[in-house]
Amino acid sequence: MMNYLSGSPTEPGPPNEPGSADTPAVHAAGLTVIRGPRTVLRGLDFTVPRGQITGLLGPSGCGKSTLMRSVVGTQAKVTGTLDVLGRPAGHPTLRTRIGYVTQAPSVYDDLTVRQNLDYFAAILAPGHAASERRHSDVTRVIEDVDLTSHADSLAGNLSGGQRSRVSLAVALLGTPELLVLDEPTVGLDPVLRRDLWNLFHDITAQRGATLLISSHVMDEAERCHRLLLMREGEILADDTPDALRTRTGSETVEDAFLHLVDEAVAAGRNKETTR
Ligand SMILES: Nc1ncnc2c1ncn2[C@@H]1O[C@H](COP(=O)(O)OP(=O)(O)OP(=O)(O)O)[C@@H](O)[C@H]1O
Repeated sequence: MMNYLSGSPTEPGPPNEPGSADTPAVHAAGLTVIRGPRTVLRGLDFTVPRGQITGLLGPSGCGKSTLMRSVVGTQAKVTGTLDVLGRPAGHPTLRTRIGYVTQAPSVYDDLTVRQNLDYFAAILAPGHAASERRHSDVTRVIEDVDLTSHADSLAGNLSGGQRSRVSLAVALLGTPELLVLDEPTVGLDPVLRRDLWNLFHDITAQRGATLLISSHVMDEAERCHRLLLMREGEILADDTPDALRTRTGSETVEDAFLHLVDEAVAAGRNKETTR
């Protein structure tokens, strides 16, 4: 069903393009973001390694989407250091190297699935010469997200989960080096969730792409190579699921997260009482 094998392996960047395999996909130091009256991200330091799946987990409102928007360069009032694929976040050359899927599916409801993808493929690779490649890319990504049987349905007639998968297919079109996916499995049934996670692993294993995936469902943490656990605009842990469980003596990542929250709350209380 889902098949990412047909995507070409990631090639090293052009000679003058920084950020080949030796730099991390994302490097942040003192990353701070203000939204309205609130400091939403508070001086974060973290690294997202290349060629792996990093899960960004934490409760609703902790700042996951804001962090992702900062990485893809769409967030205002960002201070500190934030380098993505060896360039400052938001650099124009990153546009074709990053795929971003927001929580709100960005598809045209009055076009079919295939027409949506044809449209975005034409923006990425315009011109008659690229038409054959566009056609095979569109067919591949529709298959990747398991929408072949709905390829000729209007996007407006699809379910929420199906529309999300059209958005994901759009992001897969350009075979990006970094894929930033904001809660891609929300509202999907268990079978589709499993299939999508298998697809994510195929993308990293076969193309060496880096995935940064947010979720507030802790069981998805177990499927990631690394985790950034967030709470109230801060990073509680940046580690592998195994190391987190071992360090906290927990059976599951969810228990590890709760342990770290308790620790953070206790540390905050101690700070208050020693003032
Ligand atoms: N446009 C905005 N103006 C002011 N504050 C905002 C704005 N958008 C979000 N926030 C605040 O920033 C904080 C982080 O929001 P963000 O969307 O990054 O969280 P999240 O972890 O992605 O949440 P969810 O899992 O619910 O999507 C929240 O407290 C939210 O209220």
